[in-house]
Amino acid sequence: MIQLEDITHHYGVKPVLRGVSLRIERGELVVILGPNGMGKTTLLGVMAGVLSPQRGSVWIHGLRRRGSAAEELEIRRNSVYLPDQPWLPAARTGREFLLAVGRLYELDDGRLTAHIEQLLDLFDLRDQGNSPIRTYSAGQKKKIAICSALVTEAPVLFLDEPFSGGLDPSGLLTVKRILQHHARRKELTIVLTSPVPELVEEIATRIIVLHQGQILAFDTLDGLRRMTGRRGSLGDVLERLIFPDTTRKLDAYFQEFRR
Ligand SMILES: Nc1ncnc2c1ncn2[C@@H]1O[C@H](COP(=O)(O)OP(=O)(O)OP(=O)(O)O)[C@@H](O)[C@H]1O
Repeated sequence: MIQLEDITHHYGVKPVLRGVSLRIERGELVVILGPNGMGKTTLLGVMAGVLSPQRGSVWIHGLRRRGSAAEELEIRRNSVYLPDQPWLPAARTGREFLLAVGRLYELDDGRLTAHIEQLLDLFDLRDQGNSPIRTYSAGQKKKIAICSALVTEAPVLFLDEPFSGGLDPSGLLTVKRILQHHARRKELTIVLTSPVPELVEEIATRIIVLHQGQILAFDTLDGLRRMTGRRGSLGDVLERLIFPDTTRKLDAYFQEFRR
């Protein structure tokens, strides 16, 4: 279980999260949605322990983030954080990188090597696997980064925009299916961010909608439909919740610049 209590985070004097409390159960796949700049990455970073909030506390499976050195180490052993654009070792090959990450998580070498081959195959990186990462395309870099999170077998995943960064349709589908598989079997607890509802509505067990530093809603898609009175896609529901002005602004634009 992941629990946030009264989290407030500022950059300088600018408040980004204001008194956020929430609870994510084991085995959930929760998506943080919201417009650009609303604090999705910040909220994920606080959960993942890469940002220290000015107020409040974060608990992961009963351990308090930064509660003590031992608690923090235990949390780190059992979770992985993948930033949107992670640092990658440019001079190392994909295989070397995945092996190094897996060893950090103290996985058995035989199991690790077999898993690496499966992941490289799934993401069409088998041929590329022995080349230095600096030779990879943007989409291939995104894929190897996602493989590096999956190879850890950590029970808690924090993924910032795993569907961005030029993934091709096969890559998008692979990431979706892998995450969905884990969510269905309730093996992993996954929290991810995305600005694009269409990509995540199929896989999210619950959705956090952030707006102006606070949680506007945290529910299943059906729950959000009930809340807004809309029956359509997550995109329709979100339009009602956080983009009510978009249609009006578009109408005004077309009215003004009609040809
Ligand atoms: N290091 C920083 N210093 C100052 N302000 C920051 C910093 N990082 C983020 N911000 C500000 O905090 C707010 C929230 O940023 P954040 O990256 O969490 O939003 P987001 O919802 O993930 O956005 P996007 O969808 O564009 O990735 C933004 O207004 C941003 O300008």
